[in-house]
Amino acid sequence: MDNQHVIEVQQVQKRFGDELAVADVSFNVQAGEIFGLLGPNGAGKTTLLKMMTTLLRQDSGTIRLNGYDTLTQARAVRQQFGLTGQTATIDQDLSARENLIIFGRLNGLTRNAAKARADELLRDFSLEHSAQRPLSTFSGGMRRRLDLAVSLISRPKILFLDEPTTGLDPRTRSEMWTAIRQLVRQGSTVVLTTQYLEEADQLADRIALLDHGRLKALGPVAALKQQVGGLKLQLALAQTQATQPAQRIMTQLTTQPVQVSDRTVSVQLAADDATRVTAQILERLQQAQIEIDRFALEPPSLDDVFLTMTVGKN
Ligand SMILES: Nc1ncnc2c1ncn2[C@@H]1O[C@H](COP(=O)(O)OP(=O)(O)OP(=O)(O)O)[C@@H](O)[C@H]1O
Repeated sequence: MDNQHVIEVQQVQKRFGDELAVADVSFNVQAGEIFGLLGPNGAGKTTLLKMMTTLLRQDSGTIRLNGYDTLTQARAVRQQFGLTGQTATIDQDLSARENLIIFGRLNGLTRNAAKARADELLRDFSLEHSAQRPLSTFSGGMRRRLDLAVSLISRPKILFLDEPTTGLDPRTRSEMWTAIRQLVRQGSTVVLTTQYLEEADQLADRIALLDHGRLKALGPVAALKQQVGGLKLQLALAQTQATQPAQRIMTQLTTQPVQVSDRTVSVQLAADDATRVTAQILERLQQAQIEIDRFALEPPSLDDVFLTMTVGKN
């Protein structure tokens, strides 16, 4: 095994009846990175995650975690990772601390070691003030932080996070991001599935983009954006009634479709031509006395990557 690769996925395939859920997927995850698994609904993310965590067996191909094979060394593989998902299997009537202690005991810690680990985790996840409250009184965000804490009891080096922030409000989501970044600073490697492109953009060092079971793109977020290429010109107009004449002018000067949303008119421009075309557009809009409130010329977003590279289920 290459020491830098804590996870190796090689030509993995999984079929359900006639449906190829994961088709010939290969990638490596490096030590200490946050790796994002992205794709539209039904792309194969969960299936892949289940195979990586020994919950499902692939039809062909190999997956190794820290060098251990998921098919032939499943027990050893299970000792390498923690897994947290959208649904927790924790006792509602017990306190956060009691829950953590129970999970510590289940993970083979002595009573004292389990208590010490519980207190440590409660502190790390800013839950010490709620430690004695029953879980039934916890907010969604507190539950999610506790789930994450539970998955870290045995100090796994690899952590799988399956949609860790689904359903959380923006503030709690950003608290989770901070907690995840902290884990990586402490030496964990994180594999993350998410529906939120912004989350992947914020957190992931590299991304695997799946669609219909196939790997459509793999690499650092910035490189994928570059692959889509071009720059997006966005103009927020002062008046709504100006959007149609602005759209007409922009359509005459560009090759890509001009999009209108509310008072904003936008169009994708070729990178090497963007400045010249933007200057032309601004000049023509000024001649037509169309007033502009705000203006931006930006590289593609991860949304643009996602929409360009995937089709989704239809
Ligand atoms: N146990 C199963 N039996 C039959 N088909 C399945 C099974 N599990 C998944 N599939 C199919 O495999 C494909 C991939 O599903 P998977 O759940 O891995 O996608 P996903 O990317 O996780 O989607 P989502 O974002 O909706 O969770 C889908 O077409 C799904 O219907």
